[in-house]
Amino acid sequence: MSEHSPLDLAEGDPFGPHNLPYGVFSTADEPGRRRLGVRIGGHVLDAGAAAHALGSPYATLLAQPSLNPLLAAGRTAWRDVRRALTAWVTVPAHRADIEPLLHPLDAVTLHLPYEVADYVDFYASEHHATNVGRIFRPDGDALTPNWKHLPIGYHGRAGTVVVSGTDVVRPSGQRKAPTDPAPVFGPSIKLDIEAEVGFLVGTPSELGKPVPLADFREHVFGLTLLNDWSARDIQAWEYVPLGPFLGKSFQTSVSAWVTPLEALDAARTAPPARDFPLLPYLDDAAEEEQGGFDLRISVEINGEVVAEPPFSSMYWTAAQQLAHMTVNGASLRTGDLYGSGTVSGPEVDQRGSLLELTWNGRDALELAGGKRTFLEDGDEVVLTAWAPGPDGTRVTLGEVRGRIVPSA
Ligand SMILES: O=C(O)/C=C/C(=O)CC(=O)CC(=O)O
Ligand SMILES: [Ca+2]
Ligand SMILES: [Mg+2]
Repeated sequence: MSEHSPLDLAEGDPFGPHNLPYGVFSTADEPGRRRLGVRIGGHVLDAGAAAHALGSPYATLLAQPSLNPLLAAGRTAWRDVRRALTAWVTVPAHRADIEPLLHPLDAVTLHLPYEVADYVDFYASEHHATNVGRIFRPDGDALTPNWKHLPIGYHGRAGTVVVSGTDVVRPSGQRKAPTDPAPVFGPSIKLDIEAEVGFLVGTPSELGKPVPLADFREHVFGLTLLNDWSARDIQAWEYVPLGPFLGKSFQTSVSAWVTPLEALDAARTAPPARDFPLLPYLDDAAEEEQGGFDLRISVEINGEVVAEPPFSSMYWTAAQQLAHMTVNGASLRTGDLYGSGTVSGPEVDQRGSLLELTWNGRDALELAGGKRTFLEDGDEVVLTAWAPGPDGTRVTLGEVRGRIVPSA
């Protein structure tokens, strides 16, 4: 009998067989060979090699340098592959085949696991939208008249979505405070975070055919933590009247791990009660009963927790966002990624951006490393999250990490 196996996990390991997020890794001896992996405990299983060793019909789908072929394969394949993976890491008879294909996490490099097609970002937290409205538009109503009738969003820049661990170069741009006589150019002095959850589309849809609410699980493969880095000074000057542009397009960081929707069945929850009736394409009883996710996010700056935003407080659900995004006939592509919008809860320490936590720089945070209003060069931000899993377990999402480096 072998001594301690990496498959013998501690009771309650949040990366147990109930979780099994997907990623793409390479090893030091073959840095150019990217492989699909599945996280189990503190290890990554080489999914393609495991499928090959066990004669799985999914060997070709899994022996890939990216998650995209599996994303495109559709929901039946997603379910079958997950079942197979669960068996491979739990059935004792497979251990001899599987154990040599496990790589310790600290011995691999993780890559962006999918090719991002289109990137959209929503604005679904009532608390965030209310706070931002008060800060940016103090003379108007905090929420715009459309806010509770449709999930507001904008198209972002797919090519600048990067994997966790990638440094963030402080962006430069135009800014003009209301009191400045003219705009100035330079490195942003209000660099911020936005704690979000990203939803990853697998199955494409046809141009001209809206995706109904009930088809969410046919199209969305899984979710991932996302940090929508935002330069508030650039944003405040440029956004009228077309919305976010260069203040947000310089970089968006996502976790190296994609958690399949099936791992989060026990975390489904009802979104907040509706203040207005929804139009039929956004209204569905099942959605109102369990369209949300009970994900508890944590935001750390330089190792200190500065906020714990609750995803369960989001007004719009991911299925409503998908239905809205396609109701005009716009089609989905494999690899489309959409952000939930900044997650902020009702309490001050539940706000998912420094803009809100410091009220646009008015109230500095007192951190161990000194006061902070916005991010300074060298600061490192880490988003983590967990959700209730089956039978009292926890499902932890892969972290998203980024360090600010000086302007180029
Ligand atoms: O209200 C505005 O003018 C701007 C809002 C944002 O910065 C938010 C955004 O990116 C969407 C979100 O993350 O909720
Ligand atoms: Ca955002
Ligand atoms: Mg961004």
